Amino acid sequence: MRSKVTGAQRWVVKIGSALLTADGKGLDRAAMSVWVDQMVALHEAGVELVLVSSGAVAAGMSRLGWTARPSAMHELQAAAAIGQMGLVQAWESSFAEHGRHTAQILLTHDDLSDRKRYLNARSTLRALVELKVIPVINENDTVVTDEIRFGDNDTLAALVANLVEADLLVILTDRDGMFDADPRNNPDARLIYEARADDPALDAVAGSVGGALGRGGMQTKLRAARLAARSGAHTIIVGGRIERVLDRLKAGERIGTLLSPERGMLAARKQWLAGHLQTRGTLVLDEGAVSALSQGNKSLLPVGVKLVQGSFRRGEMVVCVAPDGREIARGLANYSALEAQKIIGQSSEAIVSLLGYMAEPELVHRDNLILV
Ligand SMILES: Nc1ncnc2c1ncn2[C@@H]1O[C@H](COP(=O)(O)OP(=O)(O)O)[C@@H](O)[C@H]1O
Ligand SMILES: N[C@@H](CCC(=O)OP(=O)(O)O)C(=O)O
Repeated sequence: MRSKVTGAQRWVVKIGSALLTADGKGLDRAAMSVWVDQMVALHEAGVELVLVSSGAVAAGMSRLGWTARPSAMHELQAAAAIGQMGLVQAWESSFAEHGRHTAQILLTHDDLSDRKRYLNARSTLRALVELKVIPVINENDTVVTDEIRFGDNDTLAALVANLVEADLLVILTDRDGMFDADPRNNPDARLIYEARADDPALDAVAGSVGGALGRGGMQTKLRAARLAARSGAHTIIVGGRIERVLDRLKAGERIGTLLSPERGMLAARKQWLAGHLQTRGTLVLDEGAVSALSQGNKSLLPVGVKLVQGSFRRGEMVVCVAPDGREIARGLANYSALEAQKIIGQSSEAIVSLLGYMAEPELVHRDNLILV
C-alpha cells in the first residue's frame, strides 16, 4: 500500500505524445475517454486535478497526413497549432460527457521564470482548481524558440507541480514504468518499483532518449521527478495503457515507479521558496512577534507588525525584521502592502471590519515562513 499516493490531495497528471496518439495514428479518443472516466472518479473522490497533455504536434502531423516529425521549427509550430485544436476539443468533449468543464492553458518557460507571470499562472490555476474545472496544459509551441522551450512536457509538468504545490505528479507513458535498462533493447530489463528521486544510480538507467513521437524518454522523466521533489511532490511513472491505471494508483496498488522526495513536503517547500522568490517588501515586527517567530515557531499576526515598507501583493515574499533592522524571517504575505497597512497593530478579529473581508487571520502563515 502506497500511503503517499492514496493520501495525495492534488495530482498533476501528464500524458505523453506516444500514448495519446496511438503511436502516430491521430488522437486515441477511446484511450482518452478511459482516462477521463478515471479522472472524473478521482475528482469525485475529492482529488484536485491538473492535466498536462502533450500530443499537439503528433495530432497536427496526423491531420496534415505527415508521417515523419518535421525538423524545421516553423513546421513543428504549424503542426502544433493545428493539433492543439483537436487536442483540446477531444478533452473538452470527453470531460463534458461527465458534466465537467476544462480550461486551456498554454505556457512557456518565460511565463514561469517571470515573477509576475508566474503569480498570474498560479492564481489562475488555483482559481480553476477551486472551480472544479480541469486545466489542460501544454507548452505554447507557437511562440517558443529553441532556447526558451521546455521541449518535453515532463519538465513542464514538474514545474506545474511546483506551481500548484501538488502532492503527486503522475507521468503516464508507453512503458509500465522506469526499468533498470531501456526496455527497447533489453528484453530482460526489470521494473523499478520504488526509489528516491535523487538516487544517482538512476541516471545510468534512464540514459536513452525518447521514442519517435515523444521527445524526452526516461531521462526527462527522471529530471521531472527531481524537480517535482523540490517542492515535496512524489512522482509516479507508469504505463498509461495499464487497465484502470489511475483508479489502481488511487487504491494504493504497487504499479509503476514511485520516486520519492528526500524531504517532507513542508521542508522541501520552504527550501524551494527560499531559493526562488524575490522579496518585495519589509515588515518591521515588535519584540513580541520576533520571539513568537524565532522561538515559538508561530505565524505572524498583524498585531505584531509595526511598519510596512515596499509594495507587494498577496502571495509575494516579504522580509520580516526586528525593530533594530535585524532580519528574522522571510515569508509569503497573505495580504498586499496596502491591505497590510490597514490591519497592522490590530487583532485578527478586526480584519473583517477594517478591510470588509478576511482572507486569513495571519499576515504570514508559519507554513510559508522561513526563519533566517
Ligand atoms: N530505463 C528505461 N525505462 C523505461 N523506458 C525507457 C528507459 N530508458 C529509455 N526508455 C524509453 O523512454 C520511452 C518513453 O519516453 P517518450 O518516448 O518520451 O514518451 P512520452 O511521450 O510518454 O513522454 C519508452 O518508450 C522507452 O523506450
Ligand atoms: N508541446 C508538445 C509536446 C512535446 C512532447 O513531445 O512531449 P512528450 O511527448 O511528453 O515527451 C506537443 O504537444 O506536441
